[in-house]
Amino acid sequence: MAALLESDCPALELIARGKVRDLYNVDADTLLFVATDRVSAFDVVMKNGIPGKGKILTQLSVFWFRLLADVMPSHLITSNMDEMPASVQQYRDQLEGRCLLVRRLKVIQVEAIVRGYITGSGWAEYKQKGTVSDISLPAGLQECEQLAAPLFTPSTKAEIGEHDENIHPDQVKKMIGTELAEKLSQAAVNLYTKAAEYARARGIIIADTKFEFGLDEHGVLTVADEVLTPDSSRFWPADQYAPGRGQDSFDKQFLRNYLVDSGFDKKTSIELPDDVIRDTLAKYVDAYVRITGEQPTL
Ligand SMILES: CCOC(=O)Cn1cc(-c2ncnc(N)c2C#N)cn1
Repeated sequence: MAALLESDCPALELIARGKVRDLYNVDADTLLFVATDRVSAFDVVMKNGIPGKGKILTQLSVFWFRLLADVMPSHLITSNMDEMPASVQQYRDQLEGRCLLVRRLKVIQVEAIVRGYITGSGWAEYKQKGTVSDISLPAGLQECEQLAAPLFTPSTKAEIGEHDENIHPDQVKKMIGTELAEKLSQAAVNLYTKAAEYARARGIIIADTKFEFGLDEHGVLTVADEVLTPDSSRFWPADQYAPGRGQDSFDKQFLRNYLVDSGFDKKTSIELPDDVIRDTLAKYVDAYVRITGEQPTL
């Protein structure tokens, strides 16, 4: 249960709290990302978590940061507790395997979404206007159809509890300048393309993903946050894929089916039964093993 406590590191200043991850100040140059075992569905965080989820998704992010290091630099310093400062090591028992020491960046306030398939809010906009993020797409696309090429479809970073708003890539140019915007969109597409091809060959479709970027102390564009986890991306089982309908989630379908079957109101957090927790954990392990070829450390 330790991974669900209010603050895992009381001596460190909590500076950001997401649905399932927390971010702490460590010193002038570094921050600590802590992945909890919390799980959310339909934008609601459940009352109990998935024991081990935080460790698995942290290790998956580390795998992708290393695989994609030739595409661009990341903010990752280490996930190895022995390499972390004493202020973090004091929490070794709770945090081992589910925290990342990262470089402090000047974060670019854009959700850098890349879509390989049209689904979710992109499909909703396409049905209404034939566009995604105001980018015109060919007529006649089916739900969940693969796009001709991965598409950079940015959104704003909404306040907690609000929904991100899809914006046209030109809006990003107005926000951060054309040169940086073009570098950022190309970097996002390059990262997604390499990861999606790698995962597809191992039975997982990464339909879309959200990257965050920042500038380091030398002004170098750097990939931040977590990358290419089932929390930041849509993972679909490739062997069940078919365009023209919604796809099962690789990792959350047991959870979603249980919630729908139990009349979930999509507002009130509930307690998950043991079998849903067990089956959901197994899917996170399955995704990790397929992608990395190794068992996660739990
Ligand atoms: C817990 C969820 O909160 C966030 O990820 C949002 N966030 C990220 C930063 C950040 N700030 C400086 N340097 C970084 N490397 C990062 C990163 N990543 C701040 N808020």
